[in-house]
Amino acid sequence: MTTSHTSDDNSVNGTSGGASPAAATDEAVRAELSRLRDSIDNIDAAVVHMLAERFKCTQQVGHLKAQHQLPPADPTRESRQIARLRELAESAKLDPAFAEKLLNFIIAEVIRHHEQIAEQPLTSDGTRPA
Ligand SMILES: C=C(O[C@@H]1C=C(C(=O)O)C=C[C@H]1O)C(=O)O
Repeated sequence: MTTSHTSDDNSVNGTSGGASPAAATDEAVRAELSRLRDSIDNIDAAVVHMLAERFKCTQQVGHLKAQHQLPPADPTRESRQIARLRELAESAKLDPAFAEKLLNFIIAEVIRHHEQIAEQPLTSDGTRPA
């Protein structure tokens, strides 16, 4: 869809006096955009909080693995997670390829953390620094 604003149409920058139908439309568009962006900001905040919680769990897994000499990555577990996430994405009408890429991106970061944890020397009580 295209909108045709002529060069003397000042409705977008709010200098038309506010009474014209175009100004009313612009105001409605601005309000809708603002409402949607508020929701996007809330969702982004939720994503950040969920990711932070996930990384808290994976850090604990990293310490457990290092303590018991288990490898940082577990490709069998990853395959199951990817299959599950792809199914969830399909039912949620989210592109499964995107869901897979996102999970792989997150897992790669987790594995990097696990490698770092395993490289840290043990402290006197047999643990590694957080
Ligand atoms: C967290 C783990 O370590 C790695 C990271 C995973 C993840 O982020 O979900 C999954 C498998 C492992 O490659 C685990 O083994 O559970």
